[in-house]
Amino acid sequence: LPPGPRGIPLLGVIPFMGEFPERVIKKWSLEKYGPIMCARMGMEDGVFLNTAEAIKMAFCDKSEHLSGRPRTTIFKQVTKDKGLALKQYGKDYNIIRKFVVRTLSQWGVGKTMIEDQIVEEAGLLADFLKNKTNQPIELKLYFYVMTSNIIGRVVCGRRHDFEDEEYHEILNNIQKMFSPQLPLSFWLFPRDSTPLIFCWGLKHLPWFRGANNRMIERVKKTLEYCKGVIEEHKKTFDKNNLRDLIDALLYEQQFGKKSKRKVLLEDELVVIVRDLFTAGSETSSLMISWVLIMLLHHPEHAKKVIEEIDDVMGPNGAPSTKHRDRMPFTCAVIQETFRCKIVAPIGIQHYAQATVELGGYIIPQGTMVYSNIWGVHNDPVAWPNPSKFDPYRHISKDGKFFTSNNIISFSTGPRSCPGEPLAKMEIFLFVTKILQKFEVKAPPDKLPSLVGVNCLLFSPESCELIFIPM
Ligand code: HEM
Repeated sequence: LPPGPRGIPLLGVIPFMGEFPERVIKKWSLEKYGPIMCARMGMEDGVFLNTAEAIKMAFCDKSEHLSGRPRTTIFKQVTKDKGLALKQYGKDYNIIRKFVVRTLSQWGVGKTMIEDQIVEEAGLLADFLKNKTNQPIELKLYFYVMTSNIIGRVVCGRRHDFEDEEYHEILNNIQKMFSPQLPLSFWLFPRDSTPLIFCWGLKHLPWFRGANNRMIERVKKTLEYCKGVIEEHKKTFDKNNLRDLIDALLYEQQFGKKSKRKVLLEDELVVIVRDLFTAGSETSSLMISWVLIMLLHHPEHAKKVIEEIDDVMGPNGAPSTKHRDRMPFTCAVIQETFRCKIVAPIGIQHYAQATVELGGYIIPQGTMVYSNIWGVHNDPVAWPNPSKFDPYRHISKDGKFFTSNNIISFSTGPRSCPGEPLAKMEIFLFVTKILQKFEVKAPPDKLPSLVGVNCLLFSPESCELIFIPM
């Protein structure tokens, strides 16, 4: 096994990890154990990968064996090995993944069609915000409706009004599945075999029982919403006019190849839809919030972004991804925010489906493998003075924006995020539209905090902003 701390009996290192386990692990990795290290999590060992090279070696070169998902109690409750995000790696997974990636691209991810829809949605948000002029607005909620509307349009041809309270309730449910009620370290527990007190054991203690039951209830409600949407689609399904991802899946179920028909069943469909909503809405909306918050803290950078928007898009031009080439500073600000504010600091856990050699160590079958994305983005060798927010890191001497192998917000390998092109497009188009149309300010003495809240996702604390039309 790779080297690493053992912690204390039963609990391992969990009590020493605090609210930001990824930061503690990176510190241990730098000070003592190296890029591939092991830490005792409860009663089992978890392997942590702390540099881009180590993560690529594991998730790309050894992907055949290191692309599984763990069988934790929480994962089983949430997914029952259906859908995409938490499904075990293998033949069935590959069929579902290929279907989702192909269908997303047919419906326009990375292409113009979805871009039009994002621009339309951004316009609707701008109209909505105009009616709220000078009022402080809770930032996260409306961005969340906006990004979930994009997924809604692609998956089921649906959008909801920004103030649709029933829909807020559904989003609230999804959000709370990942809420700070359960600290990140709770999610890191490996498996049921972690004895008695952990996972199943904890579930029987009153506080955890309450939290666990609430989570199951939320999972059920979200699945019911997805089932409802699918049932509606069935009634109006026309094989000659496929409208969205659900229609495409219904088509495959009835007319697809036998191998696909066997896998793309009803209960898979419900969880695929749920996975796309859960994985694809909050992540992007949090990043949009973080970009605006970083700019509020750095008015000198905000000024430059606004100048670029004025020069390239003008006051009324529709934002377009084609503008990205001429807006290097805006792209650099977004990339620097991706580097500094990592919405999925340890990605989603992987699991060794077979014993495998990695960087001179043996990773036994059944080991949890974590990509420390925060650790990569804060590596002092790759990023000198990593805590400094500095967009100029991503701009070459001749003024061009460039990407970096040491930014892996979407992970890497066959299990990496299939929504990367969509997310990048949304963030660029929404941020530029908002800054084109509004001066964004914090209420007096209420500059949003940069500390953030860590659970499965790293989000800004609740905060309000004022949008003043230009
Ligand atoms: C800022 C936005 C986003 C970030 C930072 C992000 C990040 C990630 C990360 C780190 C993973 C785990 C990859 C791994 O296990 O190695 C992941 C998985 C996933 N993401 Fe995203 N994501 C974002 C947006 C989206 C969007 C817009 C969609 C919807 C199309 C999406 C759908 C998914 C799905 C379905 C998975 C599971 C993939 C699998 O297990 O095969 N994500 N994402």
